[in-house]
Amino acid sequence: MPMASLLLLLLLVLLIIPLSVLLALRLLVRPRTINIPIRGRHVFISGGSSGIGLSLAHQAASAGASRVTILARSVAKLEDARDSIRRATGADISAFSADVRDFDAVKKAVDAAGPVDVLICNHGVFAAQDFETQDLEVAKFMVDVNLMGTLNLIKAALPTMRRSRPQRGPGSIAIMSSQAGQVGLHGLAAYSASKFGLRGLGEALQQELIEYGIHVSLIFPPDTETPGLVEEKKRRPEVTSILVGYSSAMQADDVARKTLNGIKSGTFTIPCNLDGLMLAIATAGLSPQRSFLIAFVEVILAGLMRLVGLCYLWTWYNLIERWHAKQEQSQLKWNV
Ligand SMILES: NC(=O)C1=CN([C@@H]2O[C@H](COP(=O)(O)OP(=O)(O)OC[C@H]3O[C@@H](n4cnc5c(N)ncnc54)[C@H](OP(=O)(O)O)[C@@H]3O)[C@@H](O)[C@H]2O)C=CC1
Ligand SMILES: CCCCCCCCCCCCCCCC(=O)[C@@H](N)CO
Repeated sequence: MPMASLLLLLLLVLLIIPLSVLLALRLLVRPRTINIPIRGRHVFISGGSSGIGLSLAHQAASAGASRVTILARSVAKLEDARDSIRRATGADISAFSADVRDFDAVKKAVDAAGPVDVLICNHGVFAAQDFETQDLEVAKFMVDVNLMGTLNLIKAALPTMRRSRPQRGPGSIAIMSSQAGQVGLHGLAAYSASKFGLRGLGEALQQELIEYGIHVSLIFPPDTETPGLVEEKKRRPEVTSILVGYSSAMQADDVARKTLNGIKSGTFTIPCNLDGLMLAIATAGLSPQRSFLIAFVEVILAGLMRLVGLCYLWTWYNLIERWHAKQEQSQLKWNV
């Protein structure tokens, strides 16, 4: 066969295979794409008095949400947040003080706030320390707030969210995870446990709620400049900061923007930076993917991302080995 025909055949094969995969994915991806507006909707944000949650409340108000409700424990922080949002956007928001670990208090606040269209379970606490040293009460606190608190909030809001559909249009339950909810790192054991659980919750909930027009999103930020991070960094082990530093840190406003854009398109996995996109492809698993184009990228890059992940692990375990050796050396010097 002449070279020209061989090249043509090769070109056809190289074109036909990807195109046929693309077409198959166009038909295959479930659930289908959806548009969830923020304008004219009731957006309920837990942890909305600080950091990422406060940015979310500002942006939801600026986007024309008919109601923005924030929930947190500290009344003073809630009042400051409400004033800052009113000054910036003119929007009057509702604020409720409740601890997400207390289902009855959360239920009372959610019922008082009225039917929710977009629920953003953003609250969270984090303390980095190697698990053996970490006080078990601190570990339990993170699981109680980050995981159980999210179950409480969704349990409280879900009945009214479901009953008020479809007349109120598509609903969204967005859960603030972390890149530490996609990969476990030295010093983040209990925190990762509290965030990994949110993925199983989200995947199962999406299957249970799709028929009611309620769409689930999980957001996976890297280190984000917030008051919570300032506090965490005061005591975070050096090795944890080095590992976490492999994903570029972000501003709260940028994470909030990524979050709201992902919610509006019903995206299940919302990565926040390029490292997060690679992490999302490497950990895609059986999470829903509504975009056939992103599904195509996931299919094509799955193997490569696993290789990149193995390179990260090679680097991290060498780093951890060197870090322990350095610790032992400085301990020896100290003892001498
Ligand atoms: N900052 C970061 O580096 C990253 C953060 N995340 C996640 O983003 C979310 C927000 O974090 P960030 O903005 O940094 O945190 P902040 O500490 O700045 O804000 C946390 C918010 O949650 C509220 N909150 C904490 N505990 C409870 C509780 N028991 N009941 C009700 N509300 C509570 C706080 O209010 P109050 O204390 O008054 O209750 C506050 O409004 C968390 O889920 C966190 O895990 C994910 C990746 C990176
Ligand atoms: C396959 C390729 C992978 C590429 C990227 C891998 C980078 C992973 C870094 C993980 C960073 C974890 C940030 C946690 C932030 C957080 O939640 C804390 N502030 C709370 O302690």
